[in-house]
Amino acid sequence: MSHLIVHGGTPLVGKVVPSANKNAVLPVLCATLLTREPVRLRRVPEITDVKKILDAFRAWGSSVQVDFARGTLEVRHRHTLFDAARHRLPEAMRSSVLLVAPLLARFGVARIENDVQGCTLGVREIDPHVEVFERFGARVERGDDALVLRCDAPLTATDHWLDYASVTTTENFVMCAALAAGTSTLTNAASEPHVQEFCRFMQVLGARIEGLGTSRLRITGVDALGGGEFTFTEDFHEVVTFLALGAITGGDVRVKNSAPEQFPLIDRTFAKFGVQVMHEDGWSRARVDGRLQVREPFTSHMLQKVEAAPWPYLPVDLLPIFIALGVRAQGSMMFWNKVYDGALGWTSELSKFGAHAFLSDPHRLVTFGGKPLVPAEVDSPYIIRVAIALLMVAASIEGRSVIRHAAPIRRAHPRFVENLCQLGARIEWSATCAATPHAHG
Ligand SMILES: CC(=O)N[C@H]1[C@@H](OP(=O)(O)OP(=O)(O)OC[C@H]2O[C@@H](n3ccc(=O)[nH]c3=O)[C@H](O)[C@@H]2O)O[C@H](CO)[C@@H](O)[C@@H]1O
Ligand SMILES: C=C(OP(=O)(O)O)C(=O)O
Repeated sequence: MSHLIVHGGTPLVGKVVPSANKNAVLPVLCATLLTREPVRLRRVPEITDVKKILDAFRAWGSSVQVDFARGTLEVRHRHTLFDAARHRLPEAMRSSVLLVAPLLARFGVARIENDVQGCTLGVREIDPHVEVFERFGARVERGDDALVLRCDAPLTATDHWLDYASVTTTENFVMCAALAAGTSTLTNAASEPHVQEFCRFMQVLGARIEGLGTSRLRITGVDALGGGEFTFTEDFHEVVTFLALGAITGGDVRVKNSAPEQFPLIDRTFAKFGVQVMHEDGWSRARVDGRLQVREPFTSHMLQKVEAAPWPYLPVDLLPIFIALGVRAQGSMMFWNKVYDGALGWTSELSKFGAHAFLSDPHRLVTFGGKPLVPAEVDSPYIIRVAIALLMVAASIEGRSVIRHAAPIRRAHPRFVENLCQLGARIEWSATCAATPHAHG
């Protein structure tokens, strides 16, 4: 069931409670390996990346009790054993690399599998990770199917300045430093909302972290981390996605959002397309006056633009969502992905809908929006938010479209299609692209 059949043209209306952020949940899951005490997590999403990590835990002898219907997980790594010659880490997901720090800290050995790429966005380096592990005392061996890292002595504190504010490298640094003897500092640390949420979880376990949310983190190692309980907050990616789906279909969607303080730049980005976002009483809502329209800049001879880069810029993972709005909004918009060199190639698929988008270089795309669009069959790359962006465009067009290979959505968004159907969408998963007699409605 990897294709999405979309009968578009229905305005989405209603309320939706987003799930937790995959990019917060996965580092938290990996960090549970740092303690032998029980950890209880709430609002754990039923997504494929989570299931892969839990399968690995079970294979290593950890106790895992998960109830996805209630969103609860109790995990305990008391009798866990990891053998680098026998055990593999999950593949085709980036967060696999987040298992390395806790495995090194606990067992003195870990692997980085050859395929830890995750979404196919271009180069996704492992060198910054390896540098961090080496700084903490690990040595690296190249194998055929993986790098093997070993540490003969306990990790020792270090100071490090990253080449760039890498999300998962920052999380690996924090996990290494949490139990390393002494005080470690990381400069040019990432500060995305999910990095902050992860650091708050580490504090619940007893980690001593200062500078949370800034680009310099100071971590003082402790002898042992304890157990604890933690409840995940709403995923800002889902908040933005549901608001944008409401706007692009001409509907009215309200989305639960406990952290509107993270949204000023996101709100201003929506406003560039003529979408007003309001936050009230823990809920967010998007309103379009008239039609989607690119707001003209005051600077002459300049295209209106959306720039995405490490936080506190607009997150790159949101760019496809705004590109979908750009295709629909009257006027021209330049999208600038300052992080990835291979994240925009998929935009040629947009022409199948009749959309006009011009890829000026690997980092910049211009949409000439507001053209009449037709339903189409399109192929999604292995990029979660691109499958969603293609679905957004399809949902805004009257008629039957197919998004082939949309399964990556399941890596991050539980009950995604069910949520959309509750808002009035007519969308269903299908194993084939053939016409179905009855679309889910
Ligand atoms: C599991 C997880 O949390 N995944 C997220 C994490 O991946 P991840 O932690 O892999 O992303 P990084 O922050 O390391 O950046 C990804 C790649 O972008 C390039 N790069 C990045 C920044 C920069 O200033 N210069 C540069 O060259 C590098 O090739 C790097 O490998 O952060 C990415 C960037 O927000 C998100 O897309 C991913 O969803
Ligand atoms: C790129 C993403 O995930 P990953 O880093 O796991 O591939 C994403 O969540 O949009």
